[in-house]
Amino acid sequence: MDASLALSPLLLGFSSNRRHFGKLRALKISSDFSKIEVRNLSYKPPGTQQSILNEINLSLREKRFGLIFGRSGSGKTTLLQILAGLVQPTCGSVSIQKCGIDSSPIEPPKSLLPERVGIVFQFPERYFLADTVLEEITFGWPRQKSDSSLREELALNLQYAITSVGLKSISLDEDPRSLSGGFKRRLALAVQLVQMPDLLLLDEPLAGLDWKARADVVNLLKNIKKDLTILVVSHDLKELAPLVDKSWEMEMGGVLKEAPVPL
Ligand SMILES: Nc1ncnc2c1ncn2[C@@H]1O[C@H](COP(=O)(O)OP(=O)(O)OP(=O)(O)O)[C@@H](O)[C@H]1O
Repeated sequence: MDASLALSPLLLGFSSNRRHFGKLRALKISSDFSKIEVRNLSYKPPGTQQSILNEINLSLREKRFGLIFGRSGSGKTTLLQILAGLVQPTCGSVSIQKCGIDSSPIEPPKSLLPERVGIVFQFPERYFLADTVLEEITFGWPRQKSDSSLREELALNLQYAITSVGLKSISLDEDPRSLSGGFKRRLALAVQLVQMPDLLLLDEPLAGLDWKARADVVNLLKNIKKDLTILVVSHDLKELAPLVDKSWEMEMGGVLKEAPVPL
């Protein structure tokens, strides 16, 4: 089935227990911009003595590509989980701030809502749930009658998501598990793109892929970056470096410092 044919059944509804969706935004052209701001964020898991993250501060402008690198166990994935709203920080804030053309704030910062953040975990294909590509993309869509306008917006974004990740050449009836490694990653990205999140988080997006699929994913991230704000955690610095607008090193002990990508 092709994406345009898929639109009408989508409006009828699908099962909706994966996650909730907030109101979607259309792509906009404006001199105003938003930035994601993380302020003094710390995290100490319940029942432990030591903080994993310590006084993290970062700021990333809309439609920019941020990269966090650092040694294993330094706290990078934990930070992504907090930004996605999956883990509550011990203290600190994550907000979205609207700015004018001179970069000064034009309204008070708002909390970044978890439903406006997309996250693609490491090896996302391990979490595929549906039997077809189309069902995988639409799995968590709301199905209540009252959600019809939201569903309509999601359906309108579907074509964009499928085209952006280069899934147009495959059938939407295909079993996700039968796809190649690179196409599985594309599908995982499409699931998030369809929501047009304010922030897209990617944990090791190139891990486990062969050289061709890695190059393909880098190219499609370059494309997606034109529309979305992306924050990536990765050890694959050389391949991602050309996309990076801002980078930070997570030091052991969960201390984040802005730093150039070491090549
Ligand atoms: N809930 C928890 N309770 C106790 N320790 C935790 C908890 N969650 C994570 N940790 C520990 O915090 C540290 C940071 O883990 P995290 O997975 O965020 O690191 P990372 O930088 O992403 O590592 P990698 O690059 O290997 O993925 C690790 O030592 C981990 O064992």
